[in-house]
Amino acid sequence: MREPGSEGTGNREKSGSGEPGTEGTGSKRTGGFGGDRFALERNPAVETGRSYYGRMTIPRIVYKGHGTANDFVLYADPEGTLRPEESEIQFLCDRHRGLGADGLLRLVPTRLHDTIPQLDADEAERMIADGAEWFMDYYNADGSVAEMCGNGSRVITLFAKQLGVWKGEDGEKFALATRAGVKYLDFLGPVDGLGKNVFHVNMGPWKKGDDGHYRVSLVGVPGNVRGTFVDMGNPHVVCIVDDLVGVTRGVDTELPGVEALDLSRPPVVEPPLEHGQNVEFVRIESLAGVDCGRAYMRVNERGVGETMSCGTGLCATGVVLASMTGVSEWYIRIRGGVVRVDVFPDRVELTGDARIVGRFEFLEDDVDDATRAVHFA
Ligand SMILES: N[C@@H](CCC[C@H](N)C(=O)O)C(=O)O
Repeated sequence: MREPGSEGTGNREKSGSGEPGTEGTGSKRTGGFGGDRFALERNPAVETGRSYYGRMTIPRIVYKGHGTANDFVLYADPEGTLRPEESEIQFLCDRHRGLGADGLLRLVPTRLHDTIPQLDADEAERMIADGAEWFMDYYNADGSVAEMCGNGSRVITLFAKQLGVWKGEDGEKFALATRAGVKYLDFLGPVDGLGKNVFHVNMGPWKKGDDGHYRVSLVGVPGNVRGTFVDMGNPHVVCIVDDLVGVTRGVDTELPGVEALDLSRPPVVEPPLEHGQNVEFVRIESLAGVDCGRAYMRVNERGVGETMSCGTGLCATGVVLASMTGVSEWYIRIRGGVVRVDVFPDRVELTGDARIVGRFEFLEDDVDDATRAVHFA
């Protein structure tokens, strides 16, 4: 394993919401840590044993990355000793006291499932059997666990590529274990209009609830809009707010346009969903051809707030748009860029950019003070 951003090869060893009434759908082995001892010893982010701080479980060195500006703190934990606590996640993601991010991504071997919250051991073994040796342990900025993160899957795969645990050459796919099953990723490189480190992700099956079953409103804003539930492994309610081309059966809303919405507070969804939800607000902008549509989306994420992008939310939006229009290929603009979503009867595919932007070393005293501030504020 080598440090992200460093050159060199090194020898690598192989190592070993649902909602009632929904409809929808139902490898390769990669290299592991262990062979590249030089990089492993040199990189405190993956130092074995305890973390740098007596009472903390996060590493001293972490990385920052984003997928269309949905940003993450991330680190590798090859020995499963750096499982973050809720207050540590809140600290890392705090944009004022910490590093700042929408969420935390921990890359951990799937076989260490006893260090991974909310992952069933049998499910972990099934994913290993499917070739997914590495698990994306994702947390929202508030410290809550979520089942899946679409943008995070691209960012953590780029990280795995830079660490050298996956080569991504000759069409080799990366099998990434997640709480929502194995996701398979391909590295496409630069793609016009999408970015320079573009990944294609098979996001797997989707389930859609009854059209417009939910009423969604915003605190302090008169009116509401109809929303449709989509399960992408995590829960979404998709609201079509504008239809500039009149391809839908009509948009039932009293809200202002997508750009004017205040998404700083969680939308109110009626009837409420048991585990909460991410809410997407969408404008259909054009149908460039019979097979391709364009839309604009904003999102308020469960456990985070408004984000610049949400991969699972983009897939959920694609599912609703495809169902309303019959068009299955969508370029969807969000505040953080553009992604492509392809909807099939049995799966959704997401194509978009990923970046690792830096390496961050905490100063011990500052980390200690900052987490204490979060603890007792
Ligand atoms: N930003 C993510 C979704 C992260 C999880 C979500 N906030 C939840 O709680 O379900 C994405 O890119 O999919």
